[in-house]
Amino acid sequence: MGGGSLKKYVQYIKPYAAYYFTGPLFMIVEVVGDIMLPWLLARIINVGVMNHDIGYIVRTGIMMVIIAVFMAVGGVGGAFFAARAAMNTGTDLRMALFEKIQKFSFKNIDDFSTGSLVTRLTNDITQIQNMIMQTLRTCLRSPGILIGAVIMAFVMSPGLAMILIVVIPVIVCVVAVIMKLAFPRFDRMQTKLDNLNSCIQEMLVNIRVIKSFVRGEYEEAKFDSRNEQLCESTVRAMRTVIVMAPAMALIMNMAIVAVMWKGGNMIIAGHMPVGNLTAFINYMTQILSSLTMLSMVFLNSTRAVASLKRIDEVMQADIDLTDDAAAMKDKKVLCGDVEFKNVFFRYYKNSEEWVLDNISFHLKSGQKMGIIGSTGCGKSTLVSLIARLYDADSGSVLIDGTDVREYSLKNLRDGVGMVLQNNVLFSGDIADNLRWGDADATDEQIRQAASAAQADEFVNDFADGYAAQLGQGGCNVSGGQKQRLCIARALLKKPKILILDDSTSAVDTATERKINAALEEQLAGCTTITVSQRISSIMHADVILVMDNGRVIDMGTHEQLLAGCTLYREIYDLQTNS
Ligand SMILES: Nc1ncnc2c1ncn2[C@@H]1O[C@H](COP(=O)(O)OP(=O)(O)OP(=O)(O)O)[C@@H](O)[C@H]1O
Repeated sequence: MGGGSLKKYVQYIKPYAAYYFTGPLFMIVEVVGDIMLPWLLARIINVGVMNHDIGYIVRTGIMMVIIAVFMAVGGVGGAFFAARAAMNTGTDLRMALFEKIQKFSFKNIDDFSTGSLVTRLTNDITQIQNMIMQTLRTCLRSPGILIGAVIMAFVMSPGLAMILIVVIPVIVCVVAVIMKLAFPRFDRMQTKLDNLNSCIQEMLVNIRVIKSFVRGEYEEAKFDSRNEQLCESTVRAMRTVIVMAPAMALIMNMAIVAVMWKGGNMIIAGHMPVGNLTAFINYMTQILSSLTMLSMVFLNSTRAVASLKRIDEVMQADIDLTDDAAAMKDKKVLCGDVEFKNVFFRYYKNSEEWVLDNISFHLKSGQKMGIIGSTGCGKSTLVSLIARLYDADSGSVLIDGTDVREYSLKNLRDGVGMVLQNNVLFSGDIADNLRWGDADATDEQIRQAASAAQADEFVNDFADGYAAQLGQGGCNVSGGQKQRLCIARALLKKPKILILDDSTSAVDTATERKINAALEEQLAGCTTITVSQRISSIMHADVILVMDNGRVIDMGTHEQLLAGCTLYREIYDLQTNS
């Protein structure tokens, strides 16, 4: 990550600049105290003890207690403001990341995988928050103590301080080597965490399928392997970190031994008072702890930089489906006229086969169209292009004569109601779920829409009716009930174009007929596109598209197709046993 790309993250710091300044300022109190205490101790020994001056010892002792109290206040204040700065910046950054992901196209989401996005939104942001907090607490304190202690060490004894000139560069080199080793290891650790999160997510979302196929053991083995991989990579990363503290302690302890030996000789020779050696050793310990703290900050920043890099990847991702270039952002879908002109589409841009191969048709406002064809022939893909869930690779999709790319995504999708094959509901009550279609819908409107979708009856069977709580993904209603609630939700939107993609597959034929009759009544003037494997679901449409292998092989009314389209005739014969 270059400096340029880091610059844009300053905006998440700016609103909390006061916390960023106040936190380290409080820590200065601690620095001053840390530097003063060993000096005062030296004074107690050199003046108070040597001269048997109890009064001096008590006065200096009281001063040391007062300094310690100030230090405690400074420490608490510093920690408080550092925490505020870190938490607020992290929260804003997480929000910005979430907003960016909300704008992602399906392809963008597929590129990152949901598990990885979850890790980036949670663990990676936490790493950055920890780094900010630690940095603010130590950015003035550790260098302050380091500089102050080195100066005081020279004041106490320039001769002994020469040992520091050798020791400090050695420590800096050790830290640099450890950091260089640690960075790629932390990067790999986060990737392993991604893999584990993806596995957990897939397993929890599909727990019912796993149980019904008795795949528990397989999933357990998969989880175990990824968990082990994460453990291994964490241990590898931590191994580099844990050598840091002992290595530093070893170097500094050797230095202290050298100081004791040289200092002892100096005291015996009468070149230095005893108190100065005590203070010098205190300052050496401070130098050790500030260097350890600084190196831990550097190490954690290595981890946070790896996380920031991963967050930046999401922030920088090109969203391949936007309405930035839309020329008619204010235009709304008013009539519901749908036209496909020589549309070609494929999911993988390097694949040779088209998923949609030269599709052309014109559906006038208010007409009903049915789409039928073998599984995987491209029916769902075709309808997803109408609401711009994907963009055509060539050719154009027109609504009311205007290319869908010229509408704002909001206006376009407001005009198109979709009941997808795998539509889901959300946790919350039934009424709230239906209000996704129209946030201002009255209870009566909700009931009417549910009634048209043949959902009113079973909703009223729940003890709480429309206030009944749905589980995550609508897990506590049956497949057919879920489909009917999804249709009601789409109806409340009062769309100009309604797409029903196999949305009554789990509903019995008699109920489906009632739904169709109610839709006829409620959606007069609305263009309807019904995708289905069942001829009975689409036979009354004004026009039926027969698809095979990404192409429209025939088009016409039920009677025309029965007479002229072999594939349609075959499906009809199979389904009616005639
Ligand atoms: N998100 C995706 N990424 C890659 N390929 C996809 C994706 N969705 C569908 N496909 C592929 O595109 C082709 C058309 O799929 P589509 O879902 O449009 O078929 P369909 O006719 O609606 O099938 P069905 O009747 O089974 O629902 C299939 O070969 C499918 O594997």
